[in-house]
Amino acid sequence: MSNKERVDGEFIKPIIYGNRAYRLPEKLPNNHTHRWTVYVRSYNNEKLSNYVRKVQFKIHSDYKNPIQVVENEPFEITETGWGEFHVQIKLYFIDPMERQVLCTHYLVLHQPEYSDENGSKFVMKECYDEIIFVNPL
Ligand SMILES: O=C(Nc1ccc(C(=O)N2CC(c3nccs3)C2)s1)[C@@H]1CCCN1
Repeated sequence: MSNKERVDGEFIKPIIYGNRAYRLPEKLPNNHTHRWTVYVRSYNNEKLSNYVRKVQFKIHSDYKNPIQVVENEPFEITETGWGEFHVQIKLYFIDPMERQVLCTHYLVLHQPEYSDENGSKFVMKECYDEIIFVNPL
């Protein structure tokens, strides 16, 4: 149990969660056409791991490891696939009194499309949200 004193007040932690996807140069033998990364990160420069203990990603049950837990930054998972589906992202906090936060993200592979600094095309979809801590540690 933490011996830290709690701080009175409300503290807002802005986060971003979403995915990036890249079309594979060639379809894989298992018909996978894209490589994608699903992630959750801080909206500002604060380290998410200052208050997040681990993140659980739940992807489609067809995957060999449909539930993946990440305990260190970056809080992300990367897989290959051929389609779009809902991903469940559950944040667990260092403060044992804090309940988990559940985010749901619809994985995108086809749009909206962007170009990176090398001119490579990728697809990205992100969502902004805020975690509000009341009288945190
Ligand atoms: O696409 C969709 N659902 C999908 C579920 C799983 C997908 C996928 O990409 N993969 C499963 C994984 C494996 N392949 C081989 C062994 S496990 C690669 S796609 C729906 C259908 C209509 C709209 N979206």
